[in-house]
Amino acid sequence: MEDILNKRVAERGFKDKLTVIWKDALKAEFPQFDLVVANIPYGISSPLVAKLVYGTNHFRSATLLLQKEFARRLLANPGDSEFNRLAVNVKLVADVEFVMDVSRRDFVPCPKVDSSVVIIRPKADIPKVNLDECEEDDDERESEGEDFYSSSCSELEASSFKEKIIEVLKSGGFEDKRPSKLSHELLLHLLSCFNQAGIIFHDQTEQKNAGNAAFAASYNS
Ligand SMILES: C[S@@+](CC[C@H](N)C(=O)[O-])C[C@H]1O[C@@H](n2cnc3c(N)ncnc32)[C@H](O)[C@@H]1O
Repeated sequence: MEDILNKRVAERGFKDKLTVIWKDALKAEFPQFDLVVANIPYGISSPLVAKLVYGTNHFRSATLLLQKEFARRLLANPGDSEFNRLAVNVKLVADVEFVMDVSRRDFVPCPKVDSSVVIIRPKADIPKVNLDECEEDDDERESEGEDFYSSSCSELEASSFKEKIIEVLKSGGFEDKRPSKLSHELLLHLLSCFNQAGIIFHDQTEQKNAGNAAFAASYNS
């Protein structure tokens, strides 16, 4: 791949303009960049998109070929069956535009899944929230959540935290609302209600590693 790329660029007289960085895209520190055009491995879609949109680079756009189902989740709106935390977190800081579907039959050899091209453009105005509270990999949290919750707090602490959560939901008028149907504005309002009640959704991993008593969120009573 690298050889072919170098050859093509050299043939067109742009050899001096290309630098190939041969590193794990999830671990490498990206240099300053303006545009991303990538056919990424679908297995790292979630952490890579999170790295792009929550990273420090102020890029213009990322045109990505993604697994079709993943692209649908990024494009989903409140109330859609695909709408989930990933869509909320990405759309909070970026606009996602659908470009086209690409059939699995367009590849040789034919993969098991269909694909879609989307363009992700970071928003100029980011809501004034602590973004650490939004940035978290879906799969990581889903797989860790249960163990973490049960291993790091007593039943009494868990029950008092649950009561606090219910109190915040009731006072904000969110008791009967389903998260998957909430707009960004309402989700941000809910986040600010939690924050005002002293519930901050961050540092989960650090607290876990430090062995502190903590919940899915930290709560200062
Ligand atoms: C879907 S293929 C695309 C290949 C090529 N860009 C193209 O369009 O034909 C994804 C490529 O990413 C590479 N890859 C897998 N995991 C990676 C990672 N963590 N960081 C960077 N590249 C990775 C794979 O080896 C594979 O070559």
